[in-house]
Amino acid sequence: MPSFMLTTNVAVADSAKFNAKASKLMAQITGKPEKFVCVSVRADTPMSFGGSADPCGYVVLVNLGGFKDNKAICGHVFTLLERELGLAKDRVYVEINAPNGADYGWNGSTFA
Ligand SMILES: O=C1C=C2C[C@@H](C(=O)O)NC2=CC1=O
Repeated sequence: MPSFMLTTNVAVADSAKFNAKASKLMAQITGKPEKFVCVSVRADTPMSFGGSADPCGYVVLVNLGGFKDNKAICGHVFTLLERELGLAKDRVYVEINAPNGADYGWNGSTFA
């Protein structure tokens, strides 16, 4: 269940292309098959950051078992958001979550 959830106040011109890139990145950074990856994007959402409605975003990354190198993973995510959506690195928060299997549901049950 590697998951990438972005909320942003900018429009995503080609959401299929962006979602594909985010999905591949999640598979790469977790080492899990892309078939497990879930990507969701809420674009054009009224948001502010630092009291300003300039372009900004909030990303939640989730992976059962956690992530190996949070700093490196944040680097990849910030680069993706800057390149694809023009979001400045200082206008985005990235929240990293590593739930226990018992706290995460899939396929009619939980992972543990
Ligand atoms: O993220 C994960 C997703 C799955 C799916 C399931 C399976 O075996 O099909 N097991 C998983 C473990 C994961 O860590």
